[in-house]
Amino acid sequence: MDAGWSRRTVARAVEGVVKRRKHIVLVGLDGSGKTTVLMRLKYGCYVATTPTIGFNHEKVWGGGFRWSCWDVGGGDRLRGLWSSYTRATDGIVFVVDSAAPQDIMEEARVELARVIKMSRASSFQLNLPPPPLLVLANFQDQPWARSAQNVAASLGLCETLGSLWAVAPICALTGEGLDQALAMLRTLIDKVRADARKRERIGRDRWR
Ligand SMILES: Nc1nc2c(ncn2[C@@H]2O[C@H](COP(=O)(O)OP(=O)(O)OP(=O)(O)O)[C@@H](O)[C@H]2O)c(=O)[nH]1
Ligand SMILES: [Mg+2]
Repeated sequence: MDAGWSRRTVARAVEGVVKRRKHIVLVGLDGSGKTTVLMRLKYGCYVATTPTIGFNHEKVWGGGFRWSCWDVGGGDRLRGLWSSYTRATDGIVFVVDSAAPQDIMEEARVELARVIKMSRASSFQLNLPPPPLLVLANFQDQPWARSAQNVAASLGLCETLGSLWAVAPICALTGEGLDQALAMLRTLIDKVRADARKRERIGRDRWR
């Protein structure tokens, strides 16, 4: 086989893998702005929403990358469905109303802890690394909105979570911060993959 051709083929295959559309899931309490985020990514403008009964799915661009994006309703009767969407996903996006009262933040903290626990359990079963978590601290247009650091503290996020995570301040009404947030998520997804490959290599070398 011609060495030049084979290098080109390999390069194309690698490019295809790198450019592959990543699968992400938007979860979070009802009214936190998940569908508004999805619509803004899809249409580049504000679209009025109604509460999601079930889910929405769109292929979108954001932060310079392609995404296959699932938005699952956050009403309390729908939260049981979240785990079927977060199973084997590339990234979990938890959307929060940063301007919500403390009791709603506490409810979000409990639901997020459940999402992380279920996701870690299914990743373990599937022998996959746990997907990274991006928290979108939405409603930043509200004067009393919590900062990203404050949202992280309210949700109990800490270094020992066991999954890579980040919090990004956004406003889904205007789209401010969304591109930076998705670029950040892509960095986390790539890091999870790179770490997993490194662990695999170390494991293989140990058995040689
Ligand atoms: N002021 C403000 N309003 C927002 C923002 N994001 C969303 N909203 C509004 O919040 C309301 C709820 O938004 P949705 O996107 O429907 O919320 P959701 O998370 O999809 O809710 P469910 O489908 O019930 O889970 C809508 O009236 C949005 O216009 C924001 O950043 N700022
Ligand atoms: Mg919705």
